[in-house]
Order: sequence, then structure tokens, then C-alpha cells
Amino acid sequence: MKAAIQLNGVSKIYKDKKAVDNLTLSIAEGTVVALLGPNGAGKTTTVSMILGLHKPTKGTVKLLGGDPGDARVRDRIGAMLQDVSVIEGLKVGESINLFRSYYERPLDLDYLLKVSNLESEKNKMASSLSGGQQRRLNFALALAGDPEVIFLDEPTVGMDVTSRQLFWETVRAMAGKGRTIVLTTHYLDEADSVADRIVVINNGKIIADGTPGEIKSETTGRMVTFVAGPTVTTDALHRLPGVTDVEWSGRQVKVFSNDTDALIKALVLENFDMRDIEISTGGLEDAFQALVQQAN
Ligand SMILES: Nc1ncnc2c1ncn2[C@@H]1O[C@H](COP(=O)(O)OP(=O)(O)OP(=O)(O)O)[C@@H](O)[C@H]1O
Repeated sequence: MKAAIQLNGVSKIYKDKKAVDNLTLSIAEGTVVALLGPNGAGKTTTVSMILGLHKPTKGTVKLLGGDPGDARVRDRIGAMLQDVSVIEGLKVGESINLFRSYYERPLDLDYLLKVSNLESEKNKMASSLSGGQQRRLNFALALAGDPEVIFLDEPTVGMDVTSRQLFWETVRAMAGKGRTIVLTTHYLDEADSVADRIVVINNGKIIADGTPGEIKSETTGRMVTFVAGPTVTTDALHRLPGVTDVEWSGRQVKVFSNDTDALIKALVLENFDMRDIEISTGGLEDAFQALVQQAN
């Protein structure tokens, strides 16, 4: 499949800070890729370089086979970045129409108002919108030109539950039309449900890359969770077969093991005080924590 985005040995150094460190990444057309990583990992810097907003200190970036700064390339992309701004003096519908006028084949105004959940705000001044509504307006503006590649940098911050659901439905619909979508988020459940591929970045480097399922199964293995009685201790659990980690949340405990069958037998044989036992694969959040811990 053709690459929509190609980074080769890309680094970005700000004074003495290496924000992105020799990153090589190819993103195929039509995929939804989530870039995950802790604060300061280099996600926004990476996106800015792909968009041509920042120049790499080293390495090359290709977007849709061309230079990200090329106007013909820019016409085919849409971006919703962290800094939200609205055009002063324009109403919501007028702002969207202004953006639509930049493109040859824009999406319909009514569709854009609908997917951004701004139908009732059409005639309000853009500057009077709430923070969450302004983000939704930025989403409509990013989609105005029916872009082939869409960048969403922490897009759902400040959105209410209904808008968030509609937002991800729209993103999935765009993916269904073969669009390439690159997003960053700290909401791992969102990445888990929407992304085909997850790239985890830490200190400017890729530390994991795969489908959500691959990332989860490779890093966390399986775990047994249960509600523990007062006699159960971390030390006692660590002595059981294959146990690699123990995490508590109140009296709810997650016991990670590379042999959950043997673990369950031992828990029963040794008569551990427990109820509501479940065996499962760790979630993306667990995988993410494990990866970042290993890398640091
Ligand atoms: N303009 C800049 N000048 C100096 N340092 C910068 C600049 N932009 C980013 N950095 C530094 O580069 C590193 C990566 O920042 P970046 O914003 O790319 O991280 P991020 O993964 O997007 O983080 P977050 O999740 O907090 O948005 C950080 O240490 C940051 O302080």
C-alpha cells in the first residue's frame, strides 16, 4: 500500500532538547494511526514536522509523496491542532463557508455543521462559543476541504460525552472513505477503539508500534483480577507462579502473570481470600504504563 506519510531519520532539536530523535515511520494510506506517549514525548513536534510547520533538524518528511510545505500538498490535508483559534467577527456558518471557499470540492455546510454538532450554533458568533464548541468548530474547518489526510492533535479535550461520541463516529466514517488519520490523545480507550495502529513515542523515539491488540498482548500478557480480603498482601502475590506485577486499586487487585493457569491454581490451593475473580488481557492503559516504565 502507498505511504501517505513517510519520515526518514527525522530529529528535531530545540536548543539542547532533542524533542524527536531519529524517527523513521511510514503510514499507509487509509489507516488510522494513534501517536501515544507521555507529556513531552515529542508527539506534537512530530505532527508539526509532518505538517511542515516546523523543519526537522535532520532527516526528511514526505506527505502524500511531496513536500509538506507545497501548496498542492496542503490542499489535500486537514488539521485540528491543540491551539484553538476562531476568526473574530464571523459567525459559525460563515467561518465554515470561508474555509470551504478555499477548496475545489468542499464538503457540504450542513454536513459539517452536523458532524461537529454545531447545527444550533450556526448563526452564533464563533468567538462566543464555549471551549468545547470552538474545538468542534475547528474540527469542521479541518474537514471543510474533504482532506485525504487528517491530523487530530488531542482533539477531544474539553468535549462533552455526546460530542465526543459523534466526533469518533465521524472519524471512523472518514476512515471508511479511505482517508488517512493521524491522531494524538491521552485518552487511551479512544485510541484503542478507533486506531488501526498505535505508535508509542517516548523521549522522541518509537518504543512500540502495532495494532492495539498486538500492543496489549505483547506487553502486558494476561492478568487475574479479584477483590482481595484483608489478609492478601503484595508480597504473598509476588511469590505465586509467573507473577510479574501486582497493582492495587482499593481492594481490587490486578496480578500480571505469564502463566495465568498456574496462578489461578495456586490462588485456589493456597486458599487466598478473594472474590469476583476474572482472567483477562491487560488494557491499553496497562500496556502503555508498562512500555513507558520499561523505556525509562
Ligand atoms: N518551541 C519549543 N522550544 C523548545 N522546546 C520545545 C518546543 N516545543 C516543544 N519543546 C520540547 O520538546 C519536547 C517534546 O514536546 P512535544 O510538545 O512534542 O511533546 P508532546 O508529546 O506533544 O507532549 P504533550 O502530550 O504534553 O502535548 C518537550 O520536552 C518540549 O518541552
